[in-house]
Amino acid sequence: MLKDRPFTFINSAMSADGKISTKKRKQVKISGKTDFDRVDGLRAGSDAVMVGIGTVLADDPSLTVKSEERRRKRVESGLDENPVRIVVDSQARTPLDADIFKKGTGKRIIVVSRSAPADRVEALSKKAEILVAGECQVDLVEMAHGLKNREINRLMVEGGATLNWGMVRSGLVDEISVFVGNLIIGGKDAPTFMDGEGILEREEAIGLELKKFEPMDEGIVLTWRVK
Ligand SMILES: NC(=O)C1=CN([C@@H]2O[C@H](COP(=O)(O)OP(=O)(O)OC[C@H]3O[C@@H](n4cnc5c(N)ncnc54)[C@H](O)[C@@H]3O)[C@@H](O)[C@H]2O)C=CC1
Ligand SMILES: Nc1nc(O)c(N)c(N[C@@H]2O[C@H](COP(=O)(O)O)[C@@H](O)[C@H]2O)n1
Repeated sequence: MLKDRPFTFINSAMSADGKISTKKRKQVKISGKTDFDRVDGLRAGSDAVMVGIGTVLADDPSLTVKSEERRRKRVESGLDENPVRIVVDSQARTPLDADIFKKGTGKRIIVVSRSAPADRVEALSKKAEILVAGECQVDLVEMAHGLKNREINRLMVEGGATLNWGMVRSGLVDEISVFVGNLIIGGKDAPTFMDGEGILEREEAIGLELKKFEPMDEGIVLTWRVK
């Protein structure tokens, strides 16, 4: 249930076999042109876009809005060109030269735990706001309250596999959209849409309600409401 936290949705792109990158965690182009544009629209319509540190270290995404027209419209509405860019990073490992710092304008937030090395937190605090939540690992519920207090009302989560799971398992996700592409990646060690601990029994599964299916490029976008 939506309480003192942002409306939160996950968007991802996966292969037909549910993988989101290769077994070496190498980024794979799964979406086609139309889907990348859809994703850009979702970013532009969000207050913040969030990824896990695993995604920053693997892909070094900028998480910027790519369309000049959409950036202009945001500015005309009194917003920054880009949504707030957030990294969930328990031990403050985000590189100081990461693309989220180098590219685009707008606010950044690094979410760390109380056990993050003080020197790393100090260095990152010169580039981003630091939000502290949790002891050894970021407490996602505490984080969500902290984001709501910062007027983040609509949060887009862009992976990766571990953060996606953590967010849904913590009951923090309202909607999921996933582009399923026309390829098979394979490999038991390749990240899937949701990794993390998983469940042992059917009763523990997270229930979904299918809201929309939309053929796109050479694949399909599925949109689910999290029950
Ligand atoms: N195809 C797609 O749409 C996307 C694919 N990816 C792929 O996903 C892979 C990265 O995924 P992962 O390695 O799983 O990393 P991740 O991006 O999910 O980050 C996971 C890390 O976040 C940190 N974290 C802190 N507190 C946490 C909490 N409470 N719950 C969960 N995580 C917490 C931990 O250090 C954890 O290892 C890369 O290979 C990347 O290419 C990433 C984004 C989108
Ligand atoms: N939506 C989507 N489709 C794909 O095919 C992808 N490979 C990804 N990957 C993720 O997109 C992010 C890149 O962002 P920037 O272009 O650098 O702003 C990053 O998180 C990738 O893992 N996404």
